[in-house]
Amino acid sequence: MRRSIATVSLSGTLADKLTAIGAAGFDGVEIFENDLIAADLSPEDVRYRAADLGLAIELYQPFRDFEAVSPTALAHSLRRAEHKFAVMERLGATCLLVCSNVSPAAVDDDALAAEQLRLLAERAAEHGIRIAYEALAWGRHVHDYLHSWRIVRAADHPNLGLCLDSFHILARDVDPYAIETIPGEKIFFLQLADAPSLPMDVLYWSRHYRCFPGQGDLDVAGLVSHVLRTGYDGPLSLEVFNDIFRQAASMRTAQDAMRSLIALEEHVATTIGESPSPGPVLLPEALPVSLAVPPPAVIPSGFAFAELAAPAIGTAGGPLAGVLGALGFVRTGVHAHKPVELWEQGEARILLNAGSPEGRDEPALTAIGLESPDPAAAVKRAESLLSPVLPRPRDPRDAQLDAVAAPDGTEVFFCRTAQPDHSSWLDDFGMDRRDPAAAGGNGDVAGEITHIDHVALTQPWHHFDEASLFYRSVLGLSPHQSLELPDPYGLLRSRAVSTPDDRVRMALNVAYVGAADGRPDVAWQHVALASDDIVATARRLHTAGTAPLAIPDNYYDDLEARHDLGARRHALLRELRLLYDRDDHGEFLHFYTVTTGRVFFEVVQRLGGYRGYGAANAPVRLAVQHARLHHRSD
Ligand SMILES: O=C(O)c1ccc(O)c(O)c1
Ligand SMILES: [Mg+2]
Repeated sequence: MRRSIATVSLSGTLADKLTAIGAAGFDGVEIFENDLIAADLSPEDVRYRAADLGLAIELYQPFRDFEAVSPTALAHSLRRAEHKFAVMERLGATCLLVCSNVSPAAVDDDALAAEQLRLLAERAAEHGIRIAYEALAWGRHVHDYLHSWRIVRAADHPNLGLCLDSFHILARDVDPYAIETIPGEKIFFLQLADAPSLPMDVLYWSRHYRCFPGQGDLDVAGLVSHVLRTGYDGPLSLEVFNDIFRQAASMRTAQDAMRSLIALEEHVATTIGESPSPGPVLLPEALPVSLAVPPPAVIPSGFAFAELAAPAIGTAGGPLAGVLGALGFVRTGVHAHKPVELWEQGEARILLNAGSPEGRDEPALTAIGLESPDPAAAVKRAESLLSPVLPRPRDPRDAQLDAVAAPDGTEVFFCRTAQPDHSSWLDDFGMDRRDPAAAGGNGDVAGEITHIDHVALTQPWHHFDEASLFYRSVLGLSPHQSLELPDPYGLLRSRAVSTPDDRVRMALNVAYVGAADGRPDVAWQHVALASDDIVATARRLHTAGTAPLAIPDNYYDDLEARHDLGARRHALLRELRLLYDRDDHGEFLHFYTVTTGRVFFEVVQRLGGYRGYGAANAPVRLAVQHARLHHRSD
C-alpha cells in the first residue's frame, strides 16, 4: 500500500518534516496548511523538494467550516476555496480535505450541506481537484462517518468523496462495520491514528493524545480491514496530533511512524480473513493492494541474563558485586577476554561489565538477554521493523550473538542458553565456569533466587510510545494498561509489557528530568529477582550486613489498615521491610536493595497467580529513593 503521513505529525519546519518523511521511506505526504503558510518555501519549492524525496503530495488540508452556511458565508468560503485551489495547483496536490463545520453558525440541514458541497466539488473539478469530506468527531452537526456519507451521496458529484479518519470514528465508538456499505471509489482518503483510552473531551483528546497505530488502545487494524474490503486502494496516511511528537526529533518520529504502519499492515493481513464483515470472507491475496508481511515475531521464552555496566568491579568487586553476594549470587565465571563477570543463582544470571561504554561512569542496566527459540529469525523480524541490529565487532572465539537496540539504547540479545542446536553465550565465560550450587551458592538453602522475574527500564519521556510499540511489534510482547504513579517530584508513567505466558515481563517507566532547582535527572532501572521464599532471602540479606531499602513505618501502619493479614504476618513484614500487594489472582511480597548508580535490585515472591508488578507500592519506594538521593547530595 502507499504509505503517507501528515506533516502535522512531526516536529520542525516544513523542510525538516519533508526530509524526515522521505528518509523514513514514505511514498507520500499530507501537507498541513499551517506548515505551508509558515514556511519560507514557495508551493513550487515544496512540490519539487517532495518530488526529489520521492514523496507524492497526497492531500492538502484542512479546509474548515465550509458547508451548511448562509449565502454570504458561502460566497466568502468559495472565494477562499479558489485561493486554496490555486495554491494546490502550484503544489501539484489534487485532493483537498474539507472537515465538517464546527461553527455555531452552521445550519442543521443536510440538503443544504449537500448542495453547497456539490457546488464546491464543481469548482474543484475545474482545477482537476477532488474534495474529501471528513466528519470531525466534534463537528457541529456532522460528526459521524455515516452522516457525512449520506451528505456526499446526496450531493452526488464525482469530485466529492469521503475522508475517513480512524480517530473520529473509533473515538466516538461508532461501529466501523458499516464502512463496507460505502463504495471504495467514494472513499477518497484514509487517515489513521490510534489513541490511549482516556475519558475526556474528544476535541482535546484528538489534539493532544493521538498516537501511531499500535501505541494506543483503538482497533485501528479492524477499521482498516473494513476500508480495504470496500476496494479502497488509496494511501494509508498517518495523521497524529501529539504534544510529545511535536517536540521529539522528526527523523526518529518518522521512523517510528513507519514501523507502526508496517506492523499495522501485518496485523491487517493476518486478521482480515477473520474480521466480522457484512461481505464474504476476503483474504489479503484478493485485495487490490499489497500489505507488508514481515517475518513473524519470535516470542522469547525467558530471560537469559541482565547485563549491568559496573565501572567499579575492578575495586574489590564493587558495590554491585557486594549486593549480589549478599543476595546469594556467586561469581561463576569471567569472560575469556573482556572485563565481564558472570554471577549466577538458580536460573538468574547477571553480567557485570567493567568495560564501561562511552564514558559511562556509574552502574546502569545496559543489556538484557532473552531466551529465543530462533535468534536469527528474531533479528530478521527486528530488521524488517526498522530496529537497529547491533553490529558486533565479534572476536571469532566468541559465541555468535544476535542483538538489536531498543529505543532507549538498551541492547537486547537473543540467546539460546545451553541448547545443543546453538552456540551458547555461557561458553564465553570459560569451560571452568563454576556450578553455582557447588561453588558455595545456596542451591540447598531456603530463599534461593530462582530466576529473573522482570526488568524495569526507564524510557526518555519522548520515546515512551515508541518503546511500547517496539516491545509489542518487534518482540511480540503484549502491553498492559498504562499507569500513572505519583512520585515526590512528578507523575511517573509506567506500562508493563509481557509475553502471553508471563515468562518475560518488563516494566517501562518514564525517566524525567530534574527540575530547575538543581535536582538530578532520575532514570532508575532495576532487575527484579524471583525468590521461592522471600522471608528467607530477606533474612540472608540482613545476615550479610546489607540493609534493604528502608520503607517507613507509616507504610506498615497503612498496610494494617488496608489488609488484615494477622498480627504475626504484619510484624514480619515490618521487621524485614517487605512490601505487600494483592490482586484478584494472588499476593505479592517484595523488597528493594538500595540504589547503586542508576541500578537497584528488587526481590519478589508471587503467591498464587498475582499478575502485577507491585505498582501500588512504587510511590513509597520512589519517595524513599529520592530522600536518600537528597541526603547524599546535601
Ligand atoms: O483537529 C482538527 O481540527 C483536525 C483537522 C483535520 C483533520 O483531518 C483532523 O482529523 C482533525
Ligand atoms: Mg483527520
